[in-house]
Amino acid sequence: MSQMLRKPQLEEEGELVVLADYGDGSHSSDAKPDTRVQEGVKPRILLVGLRRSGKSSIQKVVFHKMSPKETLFLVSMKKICREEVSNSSWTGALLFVIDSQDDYMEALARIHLKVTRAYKVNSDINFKVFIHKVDDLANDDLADAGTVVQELIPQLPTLENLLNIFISNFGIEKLFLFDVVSKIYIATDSTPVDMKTYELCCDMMIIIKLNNTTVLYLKEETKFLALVCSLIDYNFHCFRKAIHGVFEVRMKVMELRKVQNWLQKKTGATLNRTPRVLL
Ligand SMILES: Nc1nc2c(ncn2[C@@H]2O[C@H](COP(=O)(O)OP(=O)(O)OP(=O)(O)O)[C@@H](O)[C@H]2O)c(=O)[nH]1
Repeated sequence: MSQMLRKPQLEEEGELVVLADYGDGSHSSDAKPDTRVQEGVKPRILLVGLRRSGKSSIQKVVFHKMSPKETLFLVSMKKICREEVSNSSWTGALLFVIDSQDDYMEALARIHLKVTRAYKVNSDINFKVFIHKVDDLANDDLADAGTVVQELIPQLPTLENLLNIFISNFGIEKLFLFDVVSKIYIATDSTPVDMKTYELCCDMMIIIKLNNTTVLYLKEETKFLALVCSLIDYNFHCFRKAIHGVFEVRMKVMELRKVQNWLQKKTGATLNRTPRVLL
């Protein structure tokens, strides 16, 4: 049973709940999750920061494809998206946003308070601090957001394994698994990530399907030059199937847990062995 904690004053602090999307292509939302699957599968991130620190900007750029330049014109949220700390035991990460152009002492005091409270409720929660408004670092923000989301994905080791197998078999230098909408990479192989390669991959714009077996990758090199290469789609097809498999298992496990919880509530008994369910 989680403990009830008093909420700080609205004027002092804003909070924004973000469901980090990956895998199913749908958009994120700052509202409460409306389906059981969303609740269980999507990592839930609570964005916290002082007024005007940049919470909405990060959410819009990372999860709603807004251009970083447009965030300069965002208006302050009238209605604050509130989330009692006592209900946040299922929040995966608490992400603090600090405005680099503002006095950070007040923000640090707030972080201290929040960490103490949240840790009491959920000791497994991940804490991250983003320094915002360091202009021209939009891609860094994306890469950093990627690492936050990755830490919340239980299938990460399996995905990394798949990527490692793929690059070693096909002599590929670096491989990222991207969320297409946000351009966050949710997994990569175990070779070190270098920002230039990441940015290059983000710029990979067009993939044209020629026929059932070949796809054409087009990469704009300069204003006038483009790198084009043709690849056998079959290998990617197998790889894609394996990745889908990883996420499907997770969905089924979540459904199974819901059924178990429901049964426990209904019968008042604890199941002392796992029911035999085909995954
Ligand atoms: N220099 C700079 N300013 C930014 C950037 N992003 C946002 N801003 C400015 O910061 C203001 C606040 O950004 P928001 O994202 O709305 O901040 P917030 O924390 O969601 O604000 P509240 O809703 O009031 O809590 C914006 O209106 C912009 O003027 C950025 O990348 N660089």
